[in-house]
Amino acid sequence: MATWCIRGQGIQFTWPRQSQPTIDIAELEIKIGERVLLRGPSGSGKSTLLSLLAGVHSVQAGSLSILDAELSQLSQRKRDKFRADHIGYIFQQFNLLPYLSVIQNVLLAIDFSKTRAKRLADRSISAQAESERLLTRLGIAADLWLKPAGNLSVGQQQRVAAARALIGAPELIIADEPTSALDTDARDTFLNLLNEECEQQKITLVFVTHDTTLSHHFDRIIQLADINCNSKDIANAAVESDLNDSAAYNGNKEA
Ligand SMILES: Nc1ncnc2c1ncn2[C@@H]1O[C@H](COP(=O)(O)OP(=O)(O)OP(=O)(O)O)[C@@H](O)[C@H]1O
Repeated sequence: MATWCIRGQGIQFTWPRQSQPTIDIAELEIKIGERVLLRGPSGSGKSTLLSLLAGVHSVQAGSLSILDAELSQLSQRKRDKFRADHIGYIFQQFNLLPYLSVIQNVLLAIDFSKTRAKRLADRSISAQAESERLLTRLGIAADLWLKPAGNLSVGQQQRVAAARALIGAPELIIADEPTSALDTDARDTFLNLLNEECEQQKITLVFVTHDTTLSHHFDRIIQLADINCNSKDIANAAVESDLNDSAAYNGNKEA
């Protein structure tokens, strides 16, 4: 049986009009079922790396395989299908369709993937029942299920996005700052539930947050600067550019 959920070697990715790669990682290995916290300063490339892991963008050099599928060898259409079948992605901006109901948003993940629908059918669970179970577990009360998702608070929408990511037990969950709108207690509850679901279904979790109080929820912390050759330079450049902007701003104010 395969041990690795994610295996990358010599991964490089450069955004257009950048002089150096945003991502330049010699080796990245994450085991099946491992729960990993990815950390690094603003601008160091965390979201970019997640977009490569999710197959939203493709590596420009090196190899990156998820569950033994080499993503760089798949067309964009096949990467999209692979993501729908095997990856639950919780974005910073959660990407719910605001005019669809809460429950319809969760069911979308099943509508887009026969593989995820089959996983539920194999366990004789209806998609509707599983949506309701996950929403309840994540603290979204039944009186909200038929409301348009856009009517919910940001913190509630983040939890709906988590239910959508989890339904049909994809092998990998990728989460980019999914708790930013939750208070400290709600973050811990959210992480406990996410971890329980991941453990029961043997889901691998790669999670980005700036919140240092959440570290104990994870098996391993990866500091992006430790593995990404350019992280430090990029983050420093971002800070310097902020300082220059603010110096220019103060200069203008004083002029
Ligand atoms: N869509 C894009 N087009 C061009 N360059 C981009 C794009 N997205 C990110 N970058 C570049 O990549 C660098 C890393 O950005 P990224 O969003 O991956 O960092 P991050 O570590 O996730 O930051 P944060 O913690 O602030 O979300 C940025 O400094 C930016 O220059």
